[in-house]
Amino acid sequence: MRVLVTGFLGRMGSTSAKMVVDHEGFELVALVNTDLDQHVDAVTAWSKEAPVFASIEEAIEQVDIDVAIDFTVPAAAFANTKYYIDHNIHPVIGTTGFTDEEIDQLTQLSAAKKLGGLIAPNFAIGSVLMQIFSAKAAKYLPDVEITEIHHNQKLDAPSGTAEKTAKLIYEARGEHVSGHPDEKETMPGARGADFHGIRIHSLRLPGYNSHQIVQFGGVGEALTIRQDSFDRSSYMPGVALAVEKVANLQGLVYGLEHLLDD
Ligand SMILES: NC(=O)C1=CN([C@@H]2O[C@H](COP(=O)(O)OP(=O)(O)OC[C@H]3O[C@@H](n4cnc5c(N)ncnc54)[C@H](OP(=O)(O)O)[C@@H]3O)[C@@H](O)[C@H]2O)C=CC1
Ligand SMILES: O=C(O)C1=N[C@H](C(=O)O)C[C@H](O)C1
Repeated sequence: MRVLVTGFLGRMGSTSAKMVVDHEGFELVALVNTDLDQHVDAVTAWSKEAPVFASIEEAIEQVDIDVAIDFTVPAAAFANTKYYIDHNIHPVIGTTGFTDEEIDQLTQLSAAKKLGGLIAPNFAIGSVLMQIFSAKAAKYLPDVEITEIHHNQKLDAPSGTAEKTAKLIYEARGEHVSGHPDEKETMPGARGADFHGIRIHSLRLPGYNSHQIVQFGGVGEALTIRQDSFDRSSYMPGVALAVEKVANLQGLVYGLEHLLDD
């Protein structure tokens, strides 16, 4: 697999590029990041591993690429993914912040070409299991609230993972209001974001990495499902699995669970 990594100077991009270099059967063929001038030392070091480009357009024009791993910023996520698909490169996208409409559009585009692709808001296996278990629990315990904690450099809120978890819970249990039907916030935002009655609370603190707690309340009992990513290495088995399997898909899927065996 000839792999491009976009956002290679970032936290996830640099970890992914190292994984590609170390992984048997993967070849790191191109690296892309904006603002290369700001990071001269890192660019010089990475240039020994693969050619470095300031845009995906330049990379795709000059290098033969099978798969693009993208960890950039929400503002670039849609345009980048569309560009990979338009150029018949299998997208493996970890960047968060897609709207439902954007995912639909990219799904249709890739299906028309039968080009396999993946957008996964979280590549950690434990996180995918947390999402699946939460959807299952919500059928029996419909009162649920999500708290996600991230490092304070994160640009989007709520996290892509919290949004995906809420969607899976909603699909499983339907609409349901938690809390008192007449409750009022005396301070705006006190009850968090509201996705079909599922409250999402986003914490941004130094010292943390990525953590999510899904709390269910029942009659005289509570259930808590929690996942912690202490280190960005937690995402790499999932990213490697995606690079290995993405070409076998017939279109774009949303969520790593689509690549896991039942
Ligand atoms: N799916 C998953 O499992 C995970 C997803 N994420 C998501 O991945 C994304 C990146 O996170 P993280 O690595 O922490 O962020 P960073 O800010 O550390 O890295 C982003 C990198 O992308 C670069 N960049 C920005 N825009 C472009 C562009 N248009 N083309 C190429 N490069 C660009 C940035 O450069 P510069 O600094 O110069 O702007 C930076 O080097 C976020 O959306 C985050 O939510 C994070 C962890 C796990
Ligand atoms: O920005 C991060 O760090 C993370 N972002 C993803 C998200 O928005 O869910 C995945 C993980 O939570 C880490």
